[in-house]
Amino acid sequence: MATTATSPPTTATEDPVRLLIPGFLSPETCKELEFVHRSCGTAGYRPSVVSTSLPHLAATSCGHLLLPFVPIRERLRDAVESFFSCHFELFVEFTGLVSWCKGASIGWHSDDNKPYLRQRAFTAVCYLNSHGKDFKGGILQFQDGKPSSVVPVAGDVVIYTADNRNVHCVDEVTEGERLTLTLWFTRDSAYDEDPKLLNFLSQTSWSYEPADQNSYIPLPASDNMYWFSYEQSGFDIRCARVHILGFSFRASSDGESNNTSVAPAEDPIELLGKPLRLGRGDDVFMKIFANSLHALQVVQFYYWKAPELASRRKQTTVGSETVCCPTIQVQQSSGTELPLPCNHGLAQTIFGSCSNAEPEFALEWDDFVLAVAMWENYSEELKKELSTFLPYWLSSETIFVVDSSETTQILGEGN
Ligand SMILES: O=C(O)CCC(=O)C(=O)O
Ligand SMILES: [Fe+2]
Repeated sequence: MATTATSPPTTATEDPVRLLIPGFLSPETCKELEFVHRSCGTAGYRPSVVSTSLPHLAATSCGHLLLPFVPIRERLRDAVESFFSCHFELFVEFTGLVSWCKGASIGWHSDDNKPYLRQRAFTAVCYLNSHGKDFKGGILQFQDGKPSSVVPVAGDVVIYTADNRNVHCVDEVTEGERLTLTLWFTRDSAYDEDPKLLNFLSQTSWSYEPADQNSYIPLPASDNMYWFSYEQSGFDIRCARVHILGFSFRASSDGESNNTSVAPAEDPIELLGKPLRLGRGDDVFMKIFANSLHALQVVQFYYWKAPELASRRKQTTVGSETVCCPTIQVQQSSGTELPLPCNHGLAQTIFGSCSNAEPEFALEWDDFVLAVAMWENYSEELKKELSTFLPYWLSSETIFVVDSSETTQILGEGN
Protein backbone atom coordinates (compact mmCIF):
# COMPACT_ATOMS: atom_id res chain seq x y z
CA MET A 1 0.00 0.00 0.00
CA ALA A 2 2.74 2.39 1.03
CA THR A 3 4.58 1.76 -2.23
CA THR A 4 1.62 2.72 -4.43
CA ALA A 5 0.99 5.90 -2.40
CA THR A 6 4.58 7.08 -2.74
CA SER A 7 5.50 5.60 -6.11
CA PRO A 8 7.65 7.90 -8.26
CA PRO A 9 6.28 9.36 -11.53
CA THR A 10 7.95 6.58 -13.51
CA THR A 11 9.23 3.18 -12.49
CA ALA A 12 12.83 2.20 -13.11
CA THR A 13 11.88 0.07 -16.11
CA GLU A 14 9.79 2.72 -17.88
CA ASP A 15 11.27 5.56 -19.88
CA PRO A 16 10.33 8.96 -18.52
CA VAL A 17 7.69 10.61 -20.71
CA ARG A 18 7.34 14.12 -19.29
CA LEU A 19 8.99 16.70 -17.08
CA LEU A 20 7.90 20.02 -15.61
CA ILE A 21 10.79 22.49 -15.23
CA PRO A 22 9.82 25.41 -12.99
CA GLY A 23 11.39 28.84 -13.63
CA PHE A 24 13.05 27.92 -16.95
CA LEU A 25 12.46 31.39 -18.43
CA SER A 26 13.09 34.63 -16.53
CA PRO A 27 10.20 37.08 -15.98
CA GLU A 28 11.98 39.54 -18.31
CA THR A 29 12.19 36.96 -21.12
CA CYS A 30 8.48 36.20 -20.73
CA LYS A 31 7.72 39.93 -21.03
CA GLU A 32 9.90 40.31 -24.13
CA LEU A 33 8.15 37.41 -25.89
CA GLU A 34 4.78 38.84 -24.86
CA PHE A 35 5.82 42.14 -26.48
CA VAL A 36 6.74 40.32 -29.72
CA HIS A 37 3.48 38.39 -29.76
CA ARG A 38 1.20 41.33 -28.96
CA SER A 39 2.93 43.36 -31.70
CA CYS A 40 3.04 40.74 -34.44
CA GLY A 41 0.40 38.04 -33.81
CA THR A 42 -2.06 36.93 -36.47
CA ALA A 43 -5.24 34.86 -36.44
CA GLY A 44 -4.31 31.33 -35.41
CA TYR A 45 -4.84 27.92 -36.93
CA ARG A 46 -7.71 27.16 -34.53
CA PRO A 47 -10.67 29.27 -33.35
CA SER A 48 -9.95 31.74 -30.52
CA VAL A 49 -6.20 31.45 -31.00
CA VAL A 50 -3.66 34.12 -32.04
CA SER A 51 -0.24 32.96 -33.17
CA THR A 52 3.18 34.33 -34.09
CA SER A 53 5.40 31.91 -35.95
CA LEU A 54 9.06 32.57 -36.68
CA PRO A 55 8.64 32.45 -40.50
CA HIS A 56 5.89 35.06 -40.12
CA LEU A 57 8.30 37.38 -38.24
CA ALA A 58 10.92 36.97 -40.96
CA ALA A 59 8.36 37.56 -43.72
CA THR A 60 7.01 40.80 -42.21
CA SER A 61 10.39 42.55 -42.00
CA CYS A 62 10.78 41.59 -38.32
CA GLY A 63 13.54 39.00 -38.77
CA HIS A 64 15.49 40.78 -36.02
CA LEU A 65 12.74 39.80 -33.55
CA LEU A 66 13.85 36.18 -34.00
CA LEU A 67 16.95 36.90 -31.93
CA PRO A 68 15.31 36.66 -28.48
CA PHE A 69 14.18 33.13 -29.45
CA VAL A 70 17.63 31.84 -30.43
CA PRO A 71 19.12 31.11 -26.97
CA ILE A 72 15.77 29.82 -25.71
CA ARG A 73 15.51 27.28 -28.54
CA GLU A 74 19.05 26.09 -27.81
CA ARG A 75 18.44 25.73 -24.07
CA LEU A 76 15.18 23.89 -24.69
CA ARG A 77 16.78 21.52 -27.17
CA ASP A 78 19.52 20.77 -24.60
CA ALA A 79 16.93 20.18 -21.87
CA VAL A 80 14.88 17.83 -24.08
CA GLU A 81 17.92 15.94 -25.40
CA SER A 82 19.34 15.43 -21.94
CA PHE A 83 16.06 14.41 -20.25
CA PHE A 84 15.14 12.00 -23.05
CA SER A 85 18.76 10.86 -23.57
CA CYS A 86 19.04 11.71 -27.25
CA HIS A 87 22.02 14.04 -27.38
CA PHE A 88 22.67 15.69 -30.79
CA GLU A 89 19.71 13.91 -32.37
CA LEU A 90 17.08 16.65 -32.47
CA PHE A 91 16.06 19.46 -34.81
CA VAL A 92 13.49 22.14 -34.01
CA GLU A 93 10.48 21.48 -36.23
CA PHE A 94 8.34 24.46 -35.16
CA THR A 95 8.64 27.46 -32.83
CA GLY A 96 5.67 29.72 -32.17
CA LEU A 97 3.97 32.01 -29.71
CA VAL A 98 0.34 31.22 -29.09
CA SER A 99 -2.46 33.08 -27.27
CA TRP A 100 -5.31 30.96 -26.13
CA CYS A 101 -8.14 33.49 -25.82
CA LYS A 102 -11.56 33.19 -24.21
CA GLY A 103 -13.24 30.07 -25.56
CA ALA A 104 -10.03 28.34 -26.72
CA SER A 105 -9.46 24.71 -25.73
CA ILE A 106 -8.22 21.46 -27.24
CA GLY A 107 -9.61 17.98 -26.62
CA TRP A 108 -7.69 14.75 -25.89
CA HIS A 109 -4.90 14.18 -28.42
CA SER A 110 -1.24 13.37 -28.80
CA ASP A 111 0.93 15.81 -30.74
CA ASP A 112 1.90 13.34 -33.48
CA ASN A 113 -1.65 12.09 -34.06
CA LYS A 114 -2.03 13.04 -37.76
CA PRO A 115 -0.16 11.53 -40.71
CA TYR A 116 1.43 14.92 -41.42
CA LEU A 117 2.59 15.25 -37.78
CA ARG A 118 4.34 11.88 -37.46
CA GLN A 119 7.78 13.51 -37.57
CA ARG A 120 7.20 15.13 -34.16
CA ALA A 121 9.13 13.39 -31.38
CA PHE A 122 8.95 15.80 -28.43
CA THR A 123 7.00 18.90 -27.35
CA ALA A 124 8.05 21.81 -25.16
CA VAL A 125 5.45 24.28 -23.91
CA CYS A 126 6.75 27.35 -22.08
CA TYR A 127 4.19 29.36 -20.12
CA LEU A 128 4.61 33.11 -20.48
CA ASN A 129 1.88 34.15 -18.06
CA SER A 130 0.04 32.67 -15.12
CA HIS A 131 -3.23 30.92 -14.44
CA GLY A 132 -5.40 32.81 -11.94
CA LYS A 133 -3.51 36.09 -12.37
CA ASP A 134 -3.67 36.59 -16.15
CA PHE A 135 -6.36 34.11 -17.25
CA LYS A 136 -8.80 31.55 -15.96
CA GLY A 137 -9.21 27.98 -17.20
CA GLY A 138 -6.53 26.66 -19.59
CA ILE A 139 -5.12 23.88 -17.38
CA LEU A 140 -3.14 21.21 -19.24
CA GLN A 141 -4.33 17.68 -18.33
CA PHE A 142 -2.69 14.33 -19.10
CA GLN A 143 -4.68 11.13 -19.36
CA ASP A 144 -2.08 8.97 -17.53
CA GLY A 145 1.02 9.35 -15.41
CA LYS A 146 2.53 12.15 -13.40
CA PRO A 147 2.31 15.07 -13.32
CA SER A 148 -1.31 14.54 -14.30
CA SER A 149 -1.97 18.24 -14.85
CA VAL A 150 -0.01 21.45 -15.27
CA VAL A 151 -1.31 24.77 -13.97
CA PRO A 152 0.50 27.35 -16.11
CA VAL A 153 2.91 29.62 -14.21
CA ALA A 154 4.98 32.25 -16.08
CA GLY A 155 8.49 30.91 -16.74
CA ASP A 156 7.66 27.20 -16.27
CA VAL A 157 8.19 24.70 -19.08
CA VAL A 158 6.70 21.27 -19.61
CA ILE A 159 8.45 18.83 -21.96
CA TYR A 160 6.90 15.56 -23.10
CA THR A 161 7.02 12.92 -25.81
CA ALA A 162 4.72 13.69 -28.74
CA ASP A 163 3.39 10.12 -28.94
CA ASN A 164 0.40 8.38 -27.36
CA ARG A 165 2.13 8.02 -23.98
CA ASN A 166 1.16 11.68 -23.56
CA VAL A 167 -2.50 11.96 -24.47
CA HIS A 168 -3.47 15.40 -23.18
CA CYS A 169 -6.02 18.21 -23.44
CA VAL A 170 -6.28 21.89 -22.48
CA ASP A 171 -9.35 23.07 -20.55
CA GLU A 172 -11.28 25.96 -22.05
CA VAL A 173 -9.94 29.42 -21.27
CA THR A 174 -12.83 31.28 -19.66
CA GLU A 175 -11.25 34.69 -19.10
CA GLY A 176 -8.08 36.56 -20.13
CA GLU A 177 -5.37 35.49 -22.59
CA ARG A 178 -3.17 32.44 -21.95
CA LEU A 179 0.28 32.92 -23.57
CA THR A 180 2.66 30.13 -24.48
CA LEU A 181 5.81 29.52 -26.47
CA THR A 182 5.43 26.08 -28.08
CA LEU A 183 8.16 24.06 -29.77
CA TRP A 184 8.16 20.69 -31.42
CA PHE A 185 11.32 18.66 -31.96
CA THR A 186 11.99 16.07 -34.64
CA ARG A 187 14.71 13.53 -35.42
CA ASP A 188 14.09 13.99 -39.15
CA SER A 189 16.31 16.69 -40.63
CA ALA A 190 13.87 17.10 -43.54
CA TYR A 191 11.56 18.88 -41.06
CA ASP A 192 14.24 21.13 -39.54
CA GLU A 193 12.79 24.65 -39.21
CA ASP A 194 16.15 26.41 -39.52
CA PRO A 195 16.78 26.14 -43.31
CA LYS A 196 13.28 27.52 -43.94
CA LEU A 197 13.89 30.44 -41.59
CA LEU A 198 17.30 31.09 -43.11
CA ASN A 199 15.77 31.16 -46.54
CA PHE A 200 13.32 33.87 -45.40
CA LEU A 201 15.99 35.79 -43.53
CA SER A 202 18.42 35.75 -46.43
CA GLN A 203 15.72 37.33 -48.60
CA THR A 204 14.62 39.97 -46.09
CA SER A 205 17.33 40.72 -43.53
CA TRP A 206 20.65 40.40 -45.23
CA SER A 207 22.14 43.80 -44.67
CA TYR A 208 22.10 46.38 -41.95
CA GLU A 209 22.37 49.96 -43.18
CA PRO A 210 22.54 52.41 -40.28
CA ALA A 211 21.09 55.14 -42.47
CA ASP A 212 18.18 53.00 -43.55
CA GLN A 213 15.67 53.72 -40.81
CA ASN A 214 13.06 51.64 -42.55
CA SER A 215 14.98 48.43 -42.17
CA TYR A 216 13.25 47.54 -38.92
CA ILE A 217 9.78 48.93 -39.66
CA PRO A 218 7.31 46.04 -39.78
CA LEU A 219 5.47 45.36 -43.02
CA PRO A 220 1.94 44.03 -42.53
CA ALA A 221 1.00 40.66 -44.03
CA SER A 222 -2.28 40.41 -45.94
CA ASP A 223 -5.23 41.97 -44.08
CA ASN A 224 -7.18 38.72 -43.74
CA MET A 225 -4.39 37.31 -41.52
CA TYR A 226 -5.28 39.89 -38.86
CA TRP A 227 -9.02 39.15 -38.89
CA PHE A 228 -10.11 37.45 -35.66
CA SER A 229 -13.53 35.93 -36.11
CA TYR A 230 -15.56 34.91 -33.12
CA GLU A 231 -19.00 33.41 -33.41
CA GLN A 232 -20.88 35.71 -35.81
CA SER A 233 -18.62 38.74 -35.26
CA GLY A 234 -14.96 39.73 -35.38
CA PHE A 235 -12.29 42.40 -35.37
CA ASP A 236 -8.93 43.32 -36.82
CA ILE A 237 -6.30 42.19 -34.30
CA ARG A 238 -4.18 45.32 -34.84
CA CYS A 239 -7.12 47.65 -34.07
CA ALA A 240 -8.19 45.57 -31.09
CA ARG A 241 -4.70 45.52 -29.56
CA VAL A 242 -4.30 49.32 -29.66
CA HIS A 243 -7.88 49.86 -28.52
CA ILE A 244 -7.45 47.66 -25.43
CA LEU A 245 -4.58 49.91 -24.35
CA GLY A 246 -6.70 53.05 -24.82
CA PHE A 247 -5.33 54.20 -28.21
CA SER A 248 -6.94 54.66 -31.61
CA PHE A 249 -5.57 55.02 -35.13
CA ARG A 250 -5.87 58.55 -36.55
CA ALA A 251 -5.48 59.99 -40.03
CA SER A 252 -1.96 61.08 -40.91
CA SER A 253 -2.77 64.50 -42.35
CA ASP A 254 0.35 66.63 -42.34
CA GLY A 255 0.40 69.19 -39.52
CA GLU A 256 0.28 72.16 -41.91
CA SER A 257 -2.90 71.35 -43.67
CA ASN A 258 -6.34 71.08 -42.13
CA ASN A 259 -7.31 68.32 -44.46
CA THR A 260 -7.83 65.40 -42.09
CA SER A 261 -10.44 63.67 -44.14
CA VAL A 262 -10.08 60.14 -45.42
CA ALA A 263 -10.66 59.56 -49.11
CA PRO A 264 -14.19 58.15 -49.18
CA ALA A 265 -13.46 55.56 -51.86
CA GLU A 266 -10.74 53.90 -49.81
CA ASP A 267 -11.44 50.53 -48.19
CA PRO A 268 -11.02 51.32 -44.46
CA ILE A 269 -8.99 48.19 -43.74
CA GLU A 270 -6.42 49.24 -46.36
CA LEU A 271 -5.70 52.33 -44.25
CA LEU A 272 -3.97 50.02 -41.77
CA GLY A 273 -1.17 49.48 -44.26
CA LYS A 274 -0.66 53.22 -44.80
CA PRO A 275 0.91 56.02 -42.73
CA LEU A 276 -1.17 56.97 -39.68
CA ARG A 277 -1.01 58.56 -36.25
CA LEU A 278 -1.97 57.41 -32.77
CA GLY A 279 -4.61 59.13 -30.70
CA ARG A 280 -5.77 58.83 -27.13
CA GLY A 281 -8.93 60.60 -26.11
CA ASP A 282 -8.60 64.10 -27.57
CA ASP A 283 -4.80 63.90 -27.80
CA VAL A 284 -3.11 63.09 -31.08
CA PHE A 285 0.57 62.08 -31.01
CA MET A 286 2.28 63.99 -33.80
CA LYS A 287 4.64 61.27 -35.05
CA ILE A 288 3.53 59.64 -38.28
CA PHE A 289 3.97 55.86 -38.20
CA ALA A 290 4.63 53.96 -41.43
CA ASN A 291 1.61 51.67 -40.88
CA SER A 292 -0.58 50.21 -38.14
CA LEU A 293 1.93 47.48 -37.20
CA HIS A 294 4.66 50.06 -36.71
CA ALA A 295 2.37 52.06 -34.38
CA LEU A 296 1.21 48.89 -32.59
CA GLN A 297 4.79 47.74 -31.99
CA VAL A 298 5.68 51.07 -30.38
CA VAL A 299 2.56 50.99 -28.17
CA GLN A 300 3.37 47.45 -27.04
CA PHE A 301 6.99 48.41 -26.41
CA TYR A 302 5.80 51.33 -24.25
CA TYR A 303 3.65 48.98 -22.16
CA TRP A 304 6.53 46.53 -21.84
CA LYS A 305 8.86 49.30 -20.58
CA ALA A 306 6.31 51.53 -18.79
CA PRO A 307 7.14 50.40 -15.23
CA GLU A 308 10.86 51.03 -15.86
CA LEU A 309 10.14 54.40 -17.52
CA ALA A 310 7.86 55.49 -14.68
CA SER A 311 10.45 54.76 -12.01
CA ARG A 312 13.13 56.51 -14.07
CA ARG A 313 10.88 59.57 -14.39
CA LYS A 314 10.25 59.66 -10.64
CA GLN A 315 14.01 59.60 -10.00
CA THR A 316 14.82 62.35 -12.52
CA THR A 317 11.93 64.67 -11.66
CA VAL A 318 12.63 64.76 -7.91
CA GLY A 319 14.58 67.98 -7.29
CA SER A 320 15.35 68.46 -10.98
CA GLU A 321 14.28 71.26 -13.24
CA THR A 322 15.50 69.69 -16.44
CA VAL A 323 12.28 68.03 -17.40
CA CYS A 324 11.86 67.87 -21.14
CA CYS A 325 8.71 69.17 -22.68
CA PRO A 326 7.27 66.54 -24.95
CA THR A 327 3.82 68.10 -24.95
CA ILE A 328 4.78 69.73 -28.25
CA GLN A 329 4.63 66.20 -29.68
CA VAL A 330 0.99 65.88 -28.72
CA GLN A 331 -1.82 68.03 -30.08
CA GLN A 332 -5.15 68.54 -28.44
CA SER A 333 -7.45 67.92 -31.31
CA SER A 334 -10.37 65.74 -32.10
CA GLY A 335 -8.32 64.39 -35.08
CA THR A 336 -9.99 62.04 -37.49
CA GLU A 337 -10.38 58.60 -36.09
CA LEU A 338 -10.02 56.08 -38.89
CA PRO A 339 -13.31 54.36 -39.72
CA LEU A 340 -12.11 50.84 -39.02
CA PRO A 341 -14.14 47.68 -38.54
CA CYS A 342 -13.63 46.67 -34.94
CA ASN A 343 -16.20 45.27 -32.56
CA HIS A 344 -14.72 47.01 -29.51
CA GLY A 345 -16.95 45.19 -27.04
CA LEU A 346 -15.83 41.83 -28.43
CA ALA A 347 -12.16 42.93 -28.47
CA GLN A 348 -12.50 43.84 -24.79
CA THR A 349 -13.96 40.42 -24.02
CA ILE A 350 -11.23 38.59 -25.93
CA PHE A 351 -8.11 40.64 -25.14
CA GLY A 352 -9.24 42.57 -22.06
CA SER A 353 -7.24 41.48 -19.09
CA CYS A 354 -8.49 39.12 -16.47
CA SER A 355 -9.94 40.82 -13.36
CA ASN A 356 -6.96 39.75 -11.20
CA ALA A 357 -4.38 41.34 -13.52
CA GLU A 358 -2.55 44.51 -12.49
CA PRO A 359 -4.68 47.63 -12.78
CA GLU A 360 -3.86 49.75 -15.83
CA PHE A 361 -1.81 52.78 -15.04
CA ALA A 362 -2.30 56.21 -16.61
CA LEU A 363 -0.38 56.92 -19.79
CA GLU A 364 2.43 59.49 -19.52
CA TRP A 365 3.20 61.12 -22.86
CA ASP A 366 6.71 62.01 -21.57
CA ASP A 367 7.38 58.31 -21.10
CA PHE A 368 5.78 57.49 -24.43
CA VAL A 369 8.19 59.85 -26.22
CA LEU A 370 11.10 58.09 -24.51
CA ALA A 371 9.63 54.69 -25.44
CA VAL A 372 9.59 55.68 -29.13
CA ALA A 373 13.33 56.42 -28.99
CA MET A 374 14.03 53.27 -26.95
CA TRP A 375 12.09 51.12 -29.43
CA GLU A 376 14.26 52.51 -32.25
CA ASN A 377 17.45 51.67 -30.32
CA TYR A 378 16.17 48.22 -29.42
CA SER A 379 15.27 47.45 -33.05
CA GLU A 380 18.50 48.88 -34.41
CA GLU A 381 20.62 46.82 -31.98
CA LEU A 382 18.79 43.61 -32.89
CA LYS A 383 19.07 44.40 -36.59
CA LYS A 384 22.82 44.94 -36.22
CA GLU A 385 23.18 41.69 -34.29
CA LEU A 386 21.22 39.81 -36.93
CA SER A 387 23.41 41.08 -39.74
CA THR A 388 26.49 39.93 -37.77
CA PHE A 389 25.16 36.42 -37.10
CA LEU A 390 23.34 35.73 -40.35
CA PRO A 391 26.49 34.86 -42.36
CA TYR A 392 27.46 32.21 -39.75
CA TRP A 393 23.98 30.79 -39.67
CA LEU A 394 23.80 30.63 -43.45
CA SER A 395 27.14 28.88 -43.73
CA SER A 396 26.22 26.28 -41.10
CA GLU A 397 22.51 26.07 -42.07
CA THR A 398 21.68 26.29 -38.35
CA ILE A 399 20.50 29.15 -36.16
CA PHE A 400 22.63 29.18 -33.02
CA VAL A 401 24.15 31.54 -30.48
CA VAL A 402 27.56 32.73 -31.62
CA ASP A 403 29.95 33.46 -28.76
CA SER A 404 30.61 37.20 -29.08
CA SER A 405 34.34 36.81 -28.26
CA GLU A 406 34.61 34.34 -31.15
CA THR A 407 32.81 36.77 -33.45
CA THR A 408 35.24 39.55 -32.63
CA GLN A 409 38.16 37.21 -33.22
CA ILE A 410 36.83 35.98 -36.56
CA LEU A 411 35.86 39.45 -37.73
CA GLY A 412 39.29 40.73 -36.67
CA GLU A 413 41.05 37.96 -38.59
CA GLY A 414 39.00 38.71 -41.67
CA ASN A 415 40.05 42.35 -41.77
O1 LIG B 1 -0.53 24.85 -24.27
C1 LIG B 1 -0.51 23.73 -23.73
O2 LIG B 1 -0.46 23.60 -22.49
C2 LIG B 1 -0.55 22.49 -24.59
C3 LIG B 1 -0.84 22.80 -26.02
C4 LIG B 1 -1.14 21.62 -26.88
O3 LIG B 1 -1.58 20.60 -26.45
C5 LIG B 1 -0.87 21.70 -28.34
O4 LIG B 1 -0.61 22.80 -28.85
O5 LIG B 1 -0.90 20.64 -29.00
FE1 LIG C 1 -0.90 19.05 -27.71
